[in-house]
Amino acid sequence: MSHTLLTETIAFVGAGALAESIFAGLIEKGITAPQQLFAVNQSNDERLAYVRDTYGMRASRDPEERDSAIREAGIVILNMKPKDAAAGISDIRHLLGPNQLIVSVIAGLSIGTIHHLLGAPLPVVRTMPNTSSTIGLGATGISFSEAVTAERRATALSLFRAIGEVSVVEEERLEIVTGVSGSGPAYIYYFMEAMIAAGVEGGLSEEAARSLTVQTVLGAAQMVKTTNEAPQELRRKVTSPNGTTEAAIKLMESEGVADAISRAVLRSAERAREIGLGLAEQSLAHGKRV
Ligand SMILES: NC(=O)C1=CN([C@@H]2O[C@H](COP(=O)(O)OP(=O)(O)OC[C@H]3O[C@@H](n4cnc5c(N)ncnc54)[C@H](O)[C@@H]3O)[C@@H](O)[C@H]2O)C=CC1
Ligand SMILES: O=C(O)[C@@H]1CCC=N1
Repeated sequence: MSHTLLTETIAFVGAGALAESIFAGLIEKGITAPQQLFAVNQSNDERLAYVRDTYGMRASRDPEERDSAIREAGIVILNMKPKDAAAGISDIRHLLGPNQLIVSVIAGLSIGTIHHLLGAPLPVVRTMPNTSSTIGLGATGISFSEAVTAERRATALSLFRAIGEVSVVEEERLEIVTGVSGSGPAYIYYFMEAMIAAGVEGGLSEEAARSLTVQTVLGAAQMVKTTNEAPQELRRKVTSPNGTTEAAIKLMESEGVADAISRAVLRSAERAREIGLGLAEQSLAHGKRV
């Protein structure tokens, strides 16, 4: 699939795991030249050296360089942990203006709280991506503040579409997006860890257990996508009456696995809301009311 090339510069405020998933994906897809990208973090210079050496991006904590990179960026992506968001946004708000697109990936942080911290209702794109963006297979939920024009919405969509699939949702749905796809890769890894461990317990080599598990997860996801059949229907085709799969699924049902997965997704969403409320309270100590 061809993608729109982004011509503007992007400043990443926070250069951790999720930021890397995004900039690695953008560079890998050729959407931006590495020199269009700038990253800053809180204290880890080694990490910034890694970012420069690995991706050829600009990355620096030098205050002058940071300030001019953020001020001149067309898009500023906020990638701090929630606990660092209030201080981090207050710290850079004097560098931001209405012609920039401010993108947040921070779990729970509402557009209202961002506006409060900025002291002005600037154009804000609130997103919930996931780490699979690294290989262009991310899943991102996205919503926009009122000030984001149709043209800037298109810019934000092409940025995240370059690194995966995007669902535009109402802002209050971003918490459940967090529960499903933001945290989601970790649930699948957890499931895979357990499958590999069971394979090894049953006598397979680690390598064989890993390779069989990986291909099974990849194949199953691709089957749902390619055939467009409901997961229940695909599951039915694997499940012979009184056979092995039925025995396994019955055990999962009696252990309440589906219910636990559902509760886990909802718990993640609830945790995102808790984080958001904490941030809204914290923001009262920072920023001006808008
Ligand atoms: N890791 C994931 O799978 C996902 C994470 N998120 C969100 O992404 C955000 C970042 O998460 P991770 O990348 O996992 O965290 P991380 O801990 O790997 O990275 C956070 C980065 O923010 C930097 N930072 C902190 N305060 C700063 C400040 N004042 N100025 C500049 N940089 C500052 C840190 O130095 C670090 O580089 C979180 O808010 C999280 O909710 C969203 C979706 C998925
Ligand atoms: O665990 C977290 O809080 C972040 C948000 C979604 C994925 N990781």
